[in-house]
Amino acid sequence: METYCIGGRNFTTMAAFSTCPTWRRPRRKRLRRSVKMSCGIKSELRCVKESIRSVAVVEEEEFADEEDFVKGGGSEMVFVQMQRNKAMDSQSRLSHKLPQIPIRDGVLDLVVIGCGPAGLALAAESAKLGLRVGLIGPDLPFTNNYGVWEDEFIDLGLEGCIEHVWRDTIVYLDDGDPIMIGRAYGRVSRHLLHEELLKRCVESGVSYLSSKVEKIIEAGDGHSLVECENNIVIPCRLATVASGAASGKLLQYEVGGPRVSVQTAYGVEVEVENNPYDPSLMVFMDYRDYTKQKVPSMEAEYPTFLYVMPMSPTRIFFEETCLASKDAMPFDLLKKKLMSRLQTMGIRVSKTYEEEWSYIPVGGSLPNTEQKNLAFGAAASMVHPATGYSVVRSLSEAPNYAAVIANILKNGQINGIINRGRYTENISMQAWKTLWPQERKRQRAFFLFGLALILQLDIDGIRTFFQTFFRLPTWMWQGFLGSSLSSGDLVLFAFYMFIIAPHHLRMSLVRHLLSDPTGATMIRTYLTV
Ligand SMILES: CC(C)=CCC/C(C)=C/C=C/C(C)=C/C=C/C(C)=C/C=C/C=C(C)/C=C/C=C(C)/C=C/C=C(\C)CCC=C(C)C
Repeated sequence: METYCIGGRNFTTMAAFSTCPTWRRPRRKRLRRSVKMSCGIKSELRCVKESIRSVAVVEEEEFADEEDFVKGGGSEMVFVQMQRNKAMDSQSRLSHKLPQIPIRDGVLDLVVIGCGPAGLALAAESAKLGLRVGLIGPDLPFTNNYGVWEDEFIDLGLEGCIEHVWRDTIVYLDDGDPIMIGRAYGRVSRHLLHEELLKRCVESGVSYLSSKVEKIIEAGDGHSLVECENNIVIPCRLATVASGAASGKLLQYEVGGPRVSVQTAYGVEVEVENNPYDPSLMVFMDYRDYTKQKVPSMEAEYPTFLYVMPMSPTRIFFEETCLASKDAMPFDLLKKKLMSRLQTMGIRVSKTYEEEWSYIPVGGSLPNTEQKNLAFGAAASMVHPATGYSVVRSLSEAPNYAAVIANILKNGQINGIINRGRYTENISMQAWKTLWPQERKRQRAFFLFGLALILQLDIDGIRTFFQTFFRLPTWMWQGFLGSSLSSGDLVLFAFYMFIIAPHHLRMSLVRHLLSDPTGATMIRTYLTV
């Protein structure tokens, strides 16, 4: 069976399509309509629309909402990923392993909306602390093969979910010597990760409802009512939205934040002849010029790199990736670029195993931290703006976030404040502050400033930029990618980069700081206590 998926790289799959001919027409039509609804971001979605034409078949209705697919609330987030030929059979159904949320049987402590890694991890950690937790979302398999630094996954106790490890990682920027990163990289098995997180949910007693959430409303008694399709209403003391970046309908985002940019990628796992890459090395970025033509073309507008995971000497996963662009790079262009790159390199594809298209919003606004409903994962803007990575951050922050939620609920703050009739404080504030303390906001302001800088660079600028970036002390660039540098460290990082950068990059850094609005925002955020 062929399966296509559209959903979030950052943990929430929103729709699945299979080769059941009966559903072909209606769903396809609905998809097209949903794309049309995003009038404000039409051009960004042209490429998605094109790809949707190639989606042959549809099985179920799984979108939280059609509009969610194309546009998410205040931050205008769009989140699409499509997969082809991916085997999903080895993943358990949530509904087969988890007990159903008891309907009309009291109030749950916490409802987690979204069944990607972030949602499952948070639900399991919260239930482990004794909360009555319900998980709601479509019962779909994970579709992404996440790439992670091995040490980060070992720290999470999830090394058993890594299916392939490369002892070292390499970066090619130009025809000069490549940069050896000196860090092992792993490919996470989507199946093993799904099974592990599901097992944690089973062991901690999470209950589950396979449904889509329409809205969350406040009941007068301080509880929230999670309204699902078919008029099912689940009362809870707190609701957390973890359904990916397109969760805008269920959440409010800060108004006037930075515009969302996009990371796009087209990937294939293939059997090849003439593989030039060393199978013991993971290629994090290959920015080498494969055409050597200086003819202006549309491709030149989008500096892209090749991300390569050699699974064996002949079975390789190639992904042509546009790190960030203001408008999405059309998927057909990405595909064309990948195919022509492989051809120029003399790589002959003899068999295609899997194909994926990914569209990841980066940057954008933070959630409004005054709201009672909480968020987690991509819905809470936890995607690293300058890299598009987020799975490690979500998985590592889940235990602490769960502990704060448990504290709020166990201290009875919600009911306490409301019962005494003085609803003066946002009871979720403590949880929001855990996720987005001022220190994190400063770091994010720096990343957004970095993202804006990358967006301005052409291919030569990008090469010089990363040449400098990877010459920083290891703890600095690793910390930058892993979001573990404090805001103070980031200032040091910026100065260090400035010192080792060639003259013209130094000038651009200073110019960017003085003239780009993200520079002023960053300085303001740094000065806010
Ligand atoms: C899985 C799926 C679904 C998909 C996939 C896709 C892909 C493949 C992806 C990939 C990705 C990647 C590889 C990424 C990477 C990234 C990176 C490396 C990044 C980095 C970045 C960096 C940055 C941003 C940096 C920044 C810097 C800065 C900002 C600096 C500054 C400085 C200054 C301002 C100076 C000043 C001084 C005076 C004034 C004296």
